[in-house]
Amino acid sequence: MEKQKIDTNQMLITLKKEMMRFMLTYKFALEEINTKIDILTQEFQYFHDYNPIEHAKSRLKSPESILKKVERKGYDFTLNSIQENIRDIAGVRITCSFITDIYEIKNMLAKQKDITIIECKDYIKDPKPNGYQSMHLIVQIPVFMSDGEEKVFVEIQIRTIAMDFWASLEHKIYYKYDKEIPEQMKIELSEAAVTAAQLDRKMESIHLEMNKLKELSKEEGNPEELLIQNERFRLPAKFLNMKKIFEEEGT
Ligand SMILES: Nc1nc2c(ncn2[C@@H]2O[C@H](COP(=O)(O)OP(=O)(O)OP(=O)(O)O)[C@@H](O)[C@H]2O)c(=O)[nH]1
Ligand SMILES: Nc1ncnc2c1ncn2[C@@H]1O[C@H](COP(=O)(O)OP(=O)(O)OP(=O)(O)O)[C@@H](O)[C@H]1O
Repeated sequence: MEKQKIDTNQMLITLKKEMMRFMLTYKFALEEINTKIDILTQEFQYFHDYNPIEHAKSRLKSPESILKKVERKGYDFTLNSIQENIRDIAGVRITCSFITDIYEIKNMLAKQKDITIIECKDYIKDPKPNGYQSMHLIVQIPVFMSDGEEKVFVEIQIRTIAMDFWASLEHKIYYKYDKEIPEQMKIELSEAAVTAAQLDRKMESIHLEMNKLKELSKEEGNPEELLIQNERFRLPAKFLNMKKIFEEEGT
């Protein structure tokens, strides 16, 4: 009887250690990816006049959420099966200003030697039926533990501020209505997604014009003067230098 109790205790200690090690690998993988994002952000801040990364948020999936997903998807309740099938235990969400930033960030990550892109879902080119847009990457990254190397999956979601705004609200509504959104609200959400996509395209075109203007100003002189003189740049000029335009127009 006493021996059986010791065996059970031993088993529980081993199980606890395995679970700890399992979750720690994801924590470390997340830290590695966060460091990479932080390096890119700082590098852009110091050496470029524009930073494509607005902000990044990471999360470790909770054990409850992992187990719910395993049950929902009908996977085996073993660590091996969870490791292979649940690929978003470590997740990062990167928010940027423009759609082109999303592809640029994806390319910058793909170029890093220790990152392997396992899967790429482009919900910007092909939005979900409800209107959801984002770029989803499942990457694999090596984590070096004292007893060897582990290849760990991390989910990276990259989206614009407008896409993030839409997704956050949709997520709240989804849970508020217990995953059964009323039909009329679904239609409105889908229309809002189209509006958000239009806003993204509009902001992108303004951004492009601004870049062209910057190039022109390098060749032709004072950027502020160019803004005011050139009709093509009237809109960005208004954003950049309202005061001057008001003065010019005598308002
Ligand atoms: N708000 C919102 N978030 C979404 C939606 N679709 C996907 N996501 C987010 O993206 C994650 C993964 O989505 P997908 O890459 O499409 O994966 P999936 O195969 O549909 O779902 P899983 O297998 O459950 O991860 C989800 O866990 C959410 O965080 C959506 O319609 N609305
Ligand atoms: N890759 C990610 N990066 C950052 N946050 C995320 C990521 N994926 C989900 N989240 C957020 O983490 C929180 C907890 O999500 P949780 O892991 O429970 O479910 P989920 O990943 O959204 O859905 P599912 O379990 O169906 O895959 C939610 O607010 C969700 O929006």
